Amino acid sequence: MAIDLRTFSSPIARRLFFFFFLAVTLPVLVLVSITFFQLSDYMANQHRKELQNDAKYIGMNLFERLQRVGIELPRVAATRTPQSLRVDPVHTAGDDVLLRLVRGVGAGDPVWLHPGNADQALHEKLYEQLAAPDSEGRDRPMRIHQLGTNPTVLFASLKVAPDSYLAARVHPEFFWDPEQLPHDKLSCVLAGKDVVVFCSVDPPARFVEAFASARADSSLGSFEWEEGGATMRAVYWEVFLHGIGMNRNWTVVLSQPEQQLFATTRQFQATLILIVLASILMALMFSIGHLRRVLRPLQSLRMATRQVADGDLRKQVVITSGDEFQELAQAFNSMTERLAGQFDQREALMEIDRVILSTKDSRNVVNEVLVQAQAFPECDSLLVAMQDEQVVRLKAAGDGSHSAEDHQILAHKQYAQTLSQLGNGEEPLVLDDLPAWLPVLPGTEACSAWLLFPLRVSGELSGFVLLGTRNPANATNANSGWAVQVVSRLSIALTRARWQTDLYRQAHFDDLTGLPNRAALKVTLSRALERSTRNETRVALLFIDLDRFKLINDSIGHAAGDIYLQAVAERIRSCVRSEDAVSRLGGDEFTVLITDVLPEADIATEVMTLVGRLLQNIPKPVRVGLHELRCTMSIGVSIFPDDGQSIDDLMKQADTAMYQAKRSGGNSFRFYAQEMQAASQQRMELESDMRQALESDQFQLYFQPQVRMDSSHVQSAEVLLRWNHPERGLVPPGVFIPIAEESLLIADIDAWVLRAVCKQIRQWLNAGIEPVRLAINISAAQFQNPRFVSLVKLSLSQFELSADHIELEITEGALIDNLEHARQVLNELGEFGVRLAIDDFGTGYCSLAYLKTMPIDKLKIDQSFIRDITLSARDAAIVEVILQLSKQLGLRCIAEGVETQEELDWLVEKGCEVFQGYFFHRPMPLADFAKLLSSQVSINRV
Ligand SMILES: Nc1nc2c(ncn2[C@@H]2O[C@H](COP(=O)(O)O[C@H]3[C@@H](O)[C@H](n4cnc5c(=O)[nH]c(N)nc54)O[C@@H]3COP(=O)(O)O)[C@@H](O)[C@H]2O)c(=O)[nH]1
Repeated sequence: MAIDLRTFSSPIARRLFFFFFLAVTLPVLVLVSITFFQLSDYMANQHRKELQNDAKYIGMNLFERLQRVGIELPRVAATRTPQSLRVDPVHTAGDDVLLRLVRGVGAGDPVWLHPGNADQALHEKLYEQLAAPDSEGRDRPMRIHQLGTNPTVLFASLKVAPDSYLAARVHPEFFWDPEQLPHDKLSCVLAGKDVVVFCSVDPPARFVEAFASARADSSLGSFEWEEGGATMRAVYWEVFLHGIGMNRNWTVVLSQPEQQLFATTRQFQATLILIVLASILMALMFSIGHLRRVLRPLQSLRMATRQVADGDLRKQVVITSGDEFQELAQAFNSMTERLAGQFDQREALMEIDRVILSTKDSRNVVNEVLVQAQAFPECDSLLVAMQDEQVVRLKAAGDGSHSAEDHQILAHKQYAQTLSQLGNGEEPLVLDDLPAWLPVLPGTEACSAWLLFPLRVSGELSGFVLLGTRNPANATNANSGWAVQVVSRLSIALTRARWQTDLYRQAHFDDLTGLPNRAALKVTLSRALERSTRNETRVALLFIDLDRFKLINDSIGHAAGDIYLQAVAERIRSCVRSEDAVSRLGGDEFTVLITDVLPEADIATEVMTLVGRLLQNIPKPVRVGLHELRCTMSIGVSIFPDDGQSIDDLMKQADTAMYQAKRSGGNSFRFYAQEMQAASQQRMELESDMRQALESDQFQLYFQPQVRMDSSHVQSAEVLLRWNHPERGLVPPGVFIPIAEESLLIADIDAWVLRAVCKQIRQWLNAGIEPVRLAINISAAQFQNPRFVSLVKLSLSQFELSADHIELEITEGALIDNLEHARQVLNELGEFGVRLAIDDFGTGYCSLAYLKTMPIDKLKIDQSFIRDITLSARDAAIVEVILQLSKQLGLRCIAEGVETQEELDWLVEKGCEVFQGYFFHRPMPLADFAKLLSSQVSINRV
């Protein structure tokens, strides 16, 4: 089996391998090690014992032979005579013992019983030994004599008589039988420590030395010695020979090379090592094999998981191991399959979301839903029906999307019936049968369950979604899952589309009249200018503003004003051609855009024709409730490209021209002219300067006395503001007050006047001048100011004045703008003691009812009535009525603008008592008025 090292690139594989390998090899190693050492030891001991046994065996054999010699010698000595020995000197003791007997007969006269003289020298040496006493000093009957070196010639001797010995030469083989000696060992017999009796080969000197030094007291032992670099092991065994009458013990020594001695052990060790190596190799192979079996599926799963992580949810893992890995792979496959399904569905939902966000057309969303529905396995048929379009679209299983236009439009009746089925419920209805009204399309007939979802737009039931599925069990899945989300997305998209439509309508159309608004006009104008530039045509912009429309609002109320504006819008529309664009900019301002006027056409004539129609029709009365309302209008016209190049220029110029028409008295029109620009410019400059004026005290108070006829004294005065402009000089209020009112600066101006008046009164009081009551004009803007009452109170208290030092003049318009607020403000002021006068009385659309409910002190008859009092019976009648009215209501009355004696006489005759006008005094600066006050003897307060 080849070892694939790539296996070890896996950390798990490395870990598993390590533990597995360790688990297998460690016990083997331990076991083998123990066995190795124990068996080696055991075998070494065995070898040693074997050697010792060999030595013992040899020793025992030797002992037994010597014993036999010791038995035989006395027996021969007893049974044989020297003569018989002389005849037959050889005695053979059985097969094993061969004795050659000699007899020594007295010292110096040995008689050799052995024939022949071959060993004469040897015999002489023997005789010497026989004659010599025993080295141990004992007199033993039998002795062994060792003569010569190896091989030593041995004699056994027995003293049979004084100086008479029986000696027998022992045949070497009797002792050292080659058959019995081990061939593979060095076998020696040593007498004492260093006398070699016998050796199987010539013993090395080192062997004898080693034995001599190792020889211990014990009879059995071992030692080592070196021979030619090899270690030799040796054992010895001492044979006790004293017992058999010998003078010394012999020691049998057996020696063998260590390598030879332990050859079996080494062989065993090598086998063990081989076994260990084989086990390791097998462990290695089995581990790797097993690891590969484990890792291969793991690797497949890992790769598949990576691919899934990279987004490939279609990845399937094939593992056929039949174990848990196979189960895991199956679980993995079903998980990825489910995930892929869910992702498909999510993508489909996201795609729907994308379309929802990118399109304004709800039809696109419906189409996308029908396309994406194919991603949902439970969806075999999908139908979307919407109320606003009455368009039914179907998705049929298997063959894509079908437009209902291709098949069948759902009849209104069927549609309504289906909606009524849904009622107000939020939950879908589960239908078992194919709805009767559903057109049969490919796929629909196969469906066996249907889910009917309500489709709500801005909370209203506006359609439905019908989902068909072949498997009824799927209906539950769809109901709890994607279908609900799809329907809710559809609902959100449709709601959003409706909101956008509404928003667009709100942003581009005027709520009241339904006409395009300023933003829409700009778009239309921009396109018209582009076209005009391209085609070299011309464009006319008419700016229409109703004259004194505010009076309608102020007097009859905003509701009536709104109805009137709607009527005006309709009339303007009826006056223009279909290609002309009418817009309402806000309030009472309208525009008409005449586009694509060819160069050869007379644009001025075209404009004037239209203007003529407008001026003729718009002022016609409009009935609103009990009232007949009418307004003239002022029209300003600018022409592109003659007057301006941009939208803003054109609109500004038309506005300027309209303003000029209005200044000229209204009910007229003006074409824009360069000079108008200057006037408009001046107006803007004045507005800007006025802001400066407030901060740098350019305003001055003028005073116009109000006198009583009976006393002819100044009894009060109206405070009139003058603007001392650093460059323009004295600017009359008739010029700057309207601009201040338009820019809402008027509230600040009024506040300034109020404070300045109070300050002035305080100064007069401090100077000992008794002031008259001063009437202060309060604009509608100031009157609406929520802090107005506290401003009045604060101004008075700041200068420690009582409320009856001042009087506030308020126009009818300011009151009627918000009657409830007016009532509350006037009550608060009245309770505080401030007197209130209605300025310009008779000019507004006044119901007069407020006179009863509000704390009004004085009516100020407008000078426009006084001016023609002696000429116009109508004006005279109005003044008379006002005088009677005030009398009956217990209100004081003042006639303003009295310029002639005739006017004064007429008024006096009609019962008017207080007057203001040039006939008495013109408005005068502070110094003059102070002088006038000082000259008065007394001042009567009204
Ligand atoms: N909110 C404020 N409005 C103010 C203030 N000061 C003035 N005004 C308003 O400005 C309008 C013009 O005022 P003015 O030019 O001062 O004209 C006043 C009188 O001078 C004028 N008048 C008075 N007697 C006669 C006369 O016999 N003949 C004649 N031709 N004109 C006359 O009438 C104006 C006063 O009108 P009214 O206020 O309606 O009493 C004017 O509307 C002022 O209200 C201010 O501080 N705040």
